[in-house]
Amino acid sequence: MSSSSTAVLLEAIDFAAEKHRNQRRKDPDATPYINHPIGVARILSHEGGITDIEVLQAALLHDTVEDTDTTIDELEAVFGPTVARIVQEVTDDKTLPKEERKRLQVEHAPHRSHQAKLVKLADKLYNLRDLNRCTPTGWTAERVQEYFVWASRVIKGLRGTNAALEEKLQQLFLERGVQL
Ligand SMILES: Nc1nc2c(ncn2[C@@H]2O[C@H](COP(=O)(O)OP(=O)(O)O)[C@@H](OP(=O)(O)OP(=O)(O)O)[C@H]2O)c(=O)[nH]1
Ligand SMILES: [Mn+2]
Repeated sequence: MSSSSTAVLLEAIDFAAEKHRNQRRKDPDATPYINHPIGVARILSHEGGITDIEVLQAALLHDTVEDTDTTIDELEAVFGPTVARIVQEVTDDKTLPKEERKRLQVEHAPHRSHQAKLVKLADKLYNLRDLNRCTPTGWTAERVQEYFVWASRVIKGLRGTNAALEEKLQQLFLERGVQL
């Protein structure tokens, strides 16, 4: 890795850590939220074989706009138009009702760019593994299973993006009895 790649990755990690600094995951241990974007970027690198620095930066930043006060313009100013565009593509419109947001993810998945599809695959893989690790506070077993079913519908629209990540997702769905 060139020293400039190292620098831009550290910039994204630091930016995301600052933005998510007061957020926690929904698991019983209230894990720091930043563990999730770091884990998503690691999945892309170590399991997906992805070396595209802009995809890895976007993975680190992928929940900053949806879940913090960060704007796309701010990301564009610091990380450039490509990273900002990828994050935009994976950001849900939080002004919409939850059911509508979930429906739109399924509908839009096939039309996303290759780079955004990669981030989506890794995001879902991380979250499904997290659900297998422990149940978020207040979630029933039914809600967990429903998340798997909904995620499988999103993933269906991302087919042909990265074989390694898709095989790992397929295995998780198989274990849950969910047909992809
Ligand atoms: N499995 C799991 N998820 C947790 C945990 N803590 C926070 N989350 C986040 O919750 C989201 C999934 O929960 P939902 O109830 O379906 O969505 P919501 O955040 O819109 O309410 C994911 O957001 P996301 O990354 O934006 O992805 P997605 O909403 O596109 O699936 C995930 O990152 C946890 O402990 N376990
Ligand atoms: Mn996420």
